[in-house]
Amino acid sequence: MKPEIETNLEIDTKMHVNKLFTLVFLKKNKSVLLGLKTRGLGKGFWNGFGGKVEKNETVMDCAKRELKEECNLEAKDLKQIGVVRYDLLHDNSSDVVHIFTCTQFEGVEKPSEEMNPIQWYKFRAIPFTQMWPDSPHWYPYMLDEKYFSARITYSDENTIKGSSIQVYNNLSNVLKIAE
Ligand SMILES: Nc1[nH]c(=O)nc2c1ncn2[C@H]1C[C@H](O)[C@@H](COP(=O)(O)OP(=O)(O)OP(=O)(O)O)O1
Repeated sequence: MKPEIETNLEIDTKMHVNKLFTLVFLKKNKSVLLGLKTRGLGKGFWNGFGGKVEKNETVMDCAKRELKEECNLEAKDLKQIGVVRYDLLHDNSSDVVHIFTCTQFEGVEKPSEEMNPIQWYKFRAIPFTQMWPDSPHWYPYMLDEKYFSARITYSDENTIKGSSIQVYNNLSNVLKIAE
């Protein structure tokens, strides 16, 4: 399937991938569960649940672990749907975030030290003004369950210099951007 290109990035930096993260989005009745991050990277922004992939852990294991730690829920049908690669020019490094969705989960949702409060948001009412500036670029694909890869270039912590999004019909091409 031919990828859809949203914007073309002229620069193709070969920056070293510095950190590997996960992000999980639970879905129910056209709503998604988000948490307000209380500390560290992305403090003060609403986001899905996730964190750094630890040594000897798969991205899937990390996704499950962080979900449990941050909102007390156990994922039953995690689906790897996308990858977002951030090229951080100000830091001369790249971060990669593996994106998962999930519709079957068990437990009682609870805020945590890192994500508080947590709240279900209708797909049409996502609080983009209180989120990472890149969120509106790729959330529509995630909400729509499209396999996608996104490459976002930040020239400083708050400024997006360019973005490119590609949509695929399976996961294998998505993962190439994370290599
Ligand atoms: N530009 C960006 N846009 C976005 O939507 N999410 C981002 C992002 N950059 C990083 N993230 C996500 C990835 C990850 O889920 C989270 C940051 O994770 P943390 O640094 O909080 O990791 P940990 O939970 O492992 O940290 P600690 O337990 O505080 O060491 O933010």
